[in-house]
Amino acid sequence: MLLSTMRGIPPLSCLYIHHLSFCTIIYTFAFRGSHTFSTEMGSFQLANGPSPLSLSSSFILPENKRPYLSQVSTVASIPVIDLNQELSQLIQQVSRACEEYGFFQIINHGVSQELCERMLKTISEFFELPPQERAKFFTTDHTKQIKLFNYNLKVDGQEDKVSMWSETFSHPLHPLDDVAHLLPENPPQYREVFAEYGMEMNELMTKLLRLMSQGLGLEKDCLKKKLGENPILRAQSNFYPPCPDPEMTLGLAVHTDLNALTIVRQSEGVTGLQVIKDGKWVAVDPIPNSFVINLGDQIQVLSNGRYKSVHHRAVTNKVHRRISLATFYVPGKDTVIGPIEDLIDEKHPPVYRSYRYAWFLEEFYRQEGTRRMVKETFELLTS
Ligand SMILES: O=C(O)CCC(=O)C(=O)O
Ligand SMILES: [Fe+2]
Repeated sequence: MLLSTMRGIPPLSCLYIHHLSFCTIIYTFAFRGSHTFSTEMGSFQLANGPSPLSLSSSFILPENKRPYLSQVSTVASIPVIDLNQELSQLIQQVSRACEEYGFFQIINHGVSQELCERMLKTISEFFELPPQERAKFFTTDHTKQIKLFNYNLKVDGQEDKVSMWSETFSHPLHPLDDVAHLLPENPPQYREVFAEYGMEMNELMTKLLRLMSQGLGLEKDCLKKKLGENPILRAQSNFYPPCPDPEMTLGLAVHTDLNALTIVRQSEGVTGLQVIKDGKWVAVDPIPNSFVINLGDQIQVLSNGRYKSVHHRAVTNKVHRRISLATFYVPGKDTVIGPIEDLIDEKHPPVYRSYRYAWFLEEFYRQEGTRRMVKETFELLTS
């Protein structure tokens, strides 16, 4: 995870005491301008502050990293798959989307629309909490279970990283038992909504992993088994405020998801997510009551490169704020990941070497701030 760097010394500060797991942490809160918030653990950039966020130089990307929105394809789109259809046809559509796009949207997925709306509203209320309440969760320590942070990007020839135009909140989603008491108490429905949403996501993940296994010609529980005994689901809420000039910055930098599988719910009516298809950026338009599904790096490795974990980014909007919730399927740290044997033969030699998921994570954090090439470091050289 990439965190914004401290910018400048705050002129004013006040003390705030927070009780967390038996230890008392003293945060020094300090305002510099209306959006930089400093704590003893570093400072972060509020996406939603007392006044609109201004496009200071800390957000401006060098020319070669800007989004060039006029070049984004307006004709292409990612597949939309109806989950409520005949099974063999469904498997075929999912498999094709995984091979050709690494991304698709699903409709008729069986998850309550009312629950999804409640969840997005809860996230929106969380990001509207006073800064000092949100700041309780701010950390620069990526090993923390619950963390509020800003992504940022290292840029060649520049000492300071460029901040992304967003604020991100991440925590375990399912199972929740061990950490439920550490989740926000405000808004008051937070814990209940996320517990309910987590159970729905767990079912949907299982359904999707089965379809993908079958699409690869494997037994239906194969991918889930290969992803290990103790996976968890994590939730990542992304808040993108309106941006005065969406051409100059990004909400989220270009990346692939490091986990196995991602389910994204995005707020309706505002586009922002874009994916690479045949070297061109394609916008993922929100379809009412749909989820965006994308494959993470672990599925690409397990499928020996047949299913793709594809680069994507989030761009900003001049008028509207945008919210998305990504749910990640995360393997346990000791899970050994490598190409599934049944997918290897003379014509399809293994593309990757096997590794413990913890090693993959180590490499991921080693490449912090860069346009990462993590799975590439586990590629086997072919002669
Ligand atoms: O905001 C979005 O739609 C993209 C989210 C995303 O790519 C992520 O959280 O990894
Ligand atoms: Fe992503």
